Amino acid sequence: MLHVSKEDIMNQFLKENKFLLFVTVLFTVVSSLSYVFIAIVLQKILDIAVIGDKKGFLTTMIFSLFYFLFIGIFAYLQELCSKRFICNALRSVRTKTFEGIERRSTEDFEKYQTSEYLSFITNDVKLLEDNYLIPLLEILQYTIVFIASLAVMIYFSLIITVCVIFAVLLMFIVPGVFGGIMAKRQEAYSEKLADFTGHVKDLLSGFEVIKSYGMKRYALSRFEKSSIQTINAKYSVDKTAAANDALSMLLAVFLQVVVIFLSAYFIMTGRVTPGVLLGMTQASGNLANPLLMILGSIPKLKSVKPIIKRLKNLSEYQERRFIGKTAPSLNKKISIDHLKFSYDSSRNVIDGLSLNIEQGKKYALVGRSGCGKSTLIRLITGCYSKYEGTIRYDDTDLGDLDLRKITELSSVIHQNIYMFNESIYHNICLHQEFTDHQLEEALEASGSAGFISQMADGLSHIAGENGANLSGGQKQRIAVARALIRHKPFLILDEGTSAVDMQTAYDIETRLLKLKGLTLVTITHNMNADIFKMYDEIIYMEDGRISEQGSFQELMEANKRFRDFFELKK
Ligand SMILES: Nc1ncnc2c1ncn2[C@@H]1O[C@H](COP(=O)(O)OP(=O)(O)OP(=O)(O)O)[C@@H](O)[C@H]1O
Repeated sequence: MLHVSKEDIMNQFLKENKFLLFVTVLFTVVSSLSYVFIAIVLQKILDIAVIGDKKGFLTTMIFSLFYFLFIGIFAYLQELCSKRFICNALRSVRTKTFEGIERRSTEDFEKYQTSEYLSFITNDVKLLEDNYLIPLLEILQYTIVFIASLAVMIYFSLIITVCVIFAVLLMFIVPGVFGGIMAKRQEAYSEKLADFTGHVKDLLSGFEVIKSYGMKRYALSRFEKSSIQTINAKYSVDKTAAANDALSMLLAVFLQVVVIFLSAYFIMTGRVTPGVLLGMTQASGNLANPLLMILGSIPKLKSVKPIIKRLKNLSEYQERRFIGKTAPSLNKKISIDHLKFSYDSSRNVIDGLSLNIEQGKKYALVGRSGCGKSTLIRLITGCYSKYEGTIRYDDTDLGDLDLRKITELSSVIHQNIYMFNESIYHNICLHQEFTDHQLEEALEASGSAGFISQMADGLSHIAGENGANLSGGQKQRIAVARALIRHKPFLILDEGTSAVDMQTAYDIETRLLKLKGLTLVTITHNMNADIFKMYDEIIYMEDGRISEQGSFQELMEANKRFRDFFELKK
């Protein structure tokens, strides 16, 4: 039988939907019982017909009409409740899984690709419906039908029932044989589905590259390859299910044959009436078919166990680090001491770096591509927890801080800005309330006001999927406005002006550099002496360390590594 830990998401859901569960079970019981008792009605009709009782025949006919109406109504009510129950369960599992995914820390989020998350929320939840929820309700229904049919058969003839039970026992070997195999194959299928979603997402996202570089054949062959692998994995599950169903069906037919021959023999010996044969055949069908369904469903329940486990892990995710209660402050400085970090333990991307970022000062962080600038920023903002050395906000260690509060203190503007497929207004405000004055200020300071006023629909202009309706520069200016409107004291531009022209970059950075009290770190590849001169300090990074630090003038006069880098890049 299925063993699922008590805390799993399905059990939680069952607790939350007790009433609906009760009503579903109630209608299932009434509907199943009424269905089983058709056997007695059939037995009565045949026996009345055999003895030629016309009055009895008429009464039974009228009773049967009402009886069948009753069966129909309850079958409908049962279906209705079951469907509601499944819908509620799917909604609950989806929401809890999504909430869990949203709770993940950046480093844990990066363990899966977005396409895999997509697959968990869509494909896995569908598998849960088909292989757990529907079979679970079927098992409930068919167990009642099975027990009631057994009772009806005992009522007809104890001796035939005892013989039938031996045949029934044979049928129990089926789930044991197929359950384990199906579980493994179902998990493999789920993994292939996630892979397939990943390939499709990648190919659709790369639509423009595929078009302009004539990669249609490659795209089609990659799609086909993954599609075939997914279909093969599905077929592998289906093959086991087919063997399971065929063996169960064979045993069910054997069961009915046993019933018919035994009943016929007892009619000959005068122990039962012909009506009993009819009733017995009907009842044993209600015994065999439900058992068939139950035996077919148990392997399905087992097969979905790894998927339930994964959804449970996703939905119950709890951050293990950065769960301190202290809110960070930035009144003095962020101090970094002997920081070491590696993504894959093969090489330290940050290699013993020490740095002080003082409140209110403006820093330009420069260095060759891949020297670790973005990684450093991600470490400072609490994206990764597995580092050596210390990072302190004023006097508090990053590990003792409440991570959510760090995001309240700082904004990072990345090179690749994400735009929601909503209006520019919502992409700036992100569904928070700001006054018109705050909005205007942010639009001006970011240089967005100009291009927005030229758009026919202004702030209502829809950004498109990931900002497809906007230029790179427009997206960056919106991202700057998004950060500035929140007046956070610590702003990081991770190549946040790389998509705008020199003049606009100059304008945006000049505005930011003038903001008193704002601590600013700008990662830039833009070697502009006029802009560099406005920064308090240039931090020059090489191979995960800081090799030079000082004002632009100081570093140029020192005539060392930064100067070489600057002259070369210029
Ligand atoms: N998520 C990741 N997993 C594994 N390695 C990574 C990851 N992100 C970055 N790296 C590697 O770490 C090194 C530093 O990358 P990082 O992005 O910090 O450099 P950078 O100085 O910001 O580069 P650029 O100026 O090109 O943006 C690079 O060698 C990069 O390949």
